[in-house]
Amino acid sequence: MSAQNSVQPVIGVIGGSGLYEIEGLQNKEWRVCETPWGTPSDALLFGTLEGVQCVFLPRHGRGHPLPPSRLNYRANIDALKRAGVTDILSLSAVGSLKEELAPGTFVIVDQFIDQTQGRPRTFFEEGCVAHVSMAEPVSARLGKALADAAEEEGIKVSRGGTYVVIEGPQFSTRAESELYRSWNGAVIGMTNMPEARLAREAEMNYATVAMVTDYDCWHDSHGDVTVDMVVAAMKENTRKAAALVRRAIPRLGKERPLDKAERALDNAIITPPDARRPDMLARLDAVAGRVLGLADSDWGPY
Ligand SMILES: CSC[C@H]1O[C@H](OP(=O)(O)O)[C@H](O)[C@@H]1O
Ligand SMILES: Nc1ncnc2[nH]cnc12
Repeated sequence: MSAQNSVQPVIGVIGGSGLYEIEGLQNKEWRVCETPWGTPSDALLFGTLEGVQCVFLPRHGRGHPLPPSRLNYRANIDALKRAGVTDILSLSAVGSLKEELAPGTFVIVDQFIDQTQGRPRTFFEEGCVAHVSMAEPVSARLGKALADAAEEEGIKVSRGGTYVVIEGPQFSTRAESELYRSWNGAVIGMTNMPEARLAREAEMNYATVAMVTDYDCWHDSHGDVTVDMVVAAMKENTRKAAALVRRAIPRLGKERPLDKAERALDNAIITPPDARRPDMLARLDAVAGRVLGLADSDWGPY
């Protein structure tokens, strides 16, 4: 494999509700970082797992001080990119929109319906406009590795399913929950968009393990979702997620050919070079350094 067409993966893990640290990491070090887009949710935890470089970020910060609408998704993704991450494993608590997806099931999501409002959702603003494909928002390779690892751990897993992303922080009304069910949504949560969009713009592979904690509010014989319900379910889900991640990461850490998502910006930027704003290009140094010819600049691991 030539150096240009292959990559030595660095695995990023974004931990959601109930997941504020990753177990089993060696050579651990929390490092505070800043980005041109602001401050990420927390410091990044660097470490290795069976020799594979990993970077962990607690999505809501340790102690869960940050609500879904106030997360700086751009800073989070930029920080992971700057840290050298190639593949993002997103771990999320979700409600179930289908009878067969009972609490405790892990859904390896393959599509999203984005119902969020007003969250900054792109790195490419005035001065450098880009349009990337979101047709396949999730890496099939990562998804398969996660699903295989889950099955080997004896976790009930569903391969594929659509995650409906609501703005929150309130849970849905019953009418909304029924609407999302009629759209064939599998699970519901508040965080994976614009996270997945931004990962694509930053040319990183992305996959989600959606851990079912409740039946939202549509099910006749299950109570309407509460935080207590989610926290109680996440106690057990956290143990299973840690085992899954420990099994999947060593397999994902081997040198491999570049994926399509890692070339997402080829042919995506429509603003010609002479019309691009220098201040915008400066902010894009990590995210788009490869296509902007900035890859040799001084950005890199913290
Ligand atoms: C505490 S329940 C609602 C909260 O949990 C999920 O977050 P995450 O995806 O980070 O696990 C959901 O999206 C809400 O943000
Ligand atoms: N029912 C639900 N709706 C939105 N986010 C959730 N996170 C966990 N359960 C959820």
